[in-house]
Amino acid sequence: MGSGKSTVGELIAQRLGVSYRDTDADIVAAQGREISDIFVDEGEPYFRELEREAVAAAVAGHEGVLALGGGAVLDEKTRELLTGLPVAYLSMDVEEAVKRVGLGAARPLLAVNPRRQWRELMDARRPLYTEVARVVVATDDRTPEEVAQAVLDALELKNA
Ligand SMILES: Nc1ncnc2c1ncn2[C@@H]1O[C@H](COP(=O)(O)OP(=O)(O)OP(=O)(O)O)[C@@H](O)[C@H]1O
Ligand SMILES: O=C(O)C1=C[C@@H](O)[C@@H](O)[C@H](O)C1
Ligand SMILES: [Mg+2]
Repeated sequence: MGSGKSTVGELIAQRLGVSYRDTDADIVAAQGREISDIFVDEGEPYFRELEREAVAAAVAGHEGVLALGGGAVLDEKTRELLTGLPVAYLSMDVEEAVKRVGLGAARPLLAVNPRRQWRELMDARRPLYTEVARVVVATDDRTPEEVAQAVLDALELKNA
């Protein structure tokens, strides 16, 4: 959540000379409303179902860099789908998260007591991120360009 998937994903796609896609953006485009509105109007399980379908469609139909939503790995089928793919987990600590996104109310899962919520979410999710990831890249105190290069290095991919 705010670790730089979109920013870094676009940089990596540019460097590799491939296209970039983001399942959050796919869902917003298909639904014609913001993710926070989908959470409020329909609830999280409904959003997760949309997300599972969006990830499956993108994994099947896109060959470039794909950014997933921060909670996509909660779905077991999604985790299976990611097995064997060059997945990078961009990590950051809570202080970096505060600096980056302010943990504001636009993030529906962090609306109340955001620091604690963030820590609890990450404690629950970290094992899932590391399970699906081929590489883990810490983003704290690194520029997006440095993170992009670290991902390329870790995955042993070369600039175009
Ligand atoms: N390495 C970095 N250093 C400093 N700021 C960064 C870095 N990477 C991203 N940011 C900033 O942090 C914010 C969140 O980045 P971004 O939207 O790319 O994250 P995300 O992981 O795609 O978030 P989301 O979970 O909402 O999809 C943006 O304002 C972005 O400019
Ligand atoms: O971490 C999460 O659960 C989320 C992250 C965002 O990418 C969005 O997919 C949505 O706000 C939920
Ligand atoms: Mg994003």
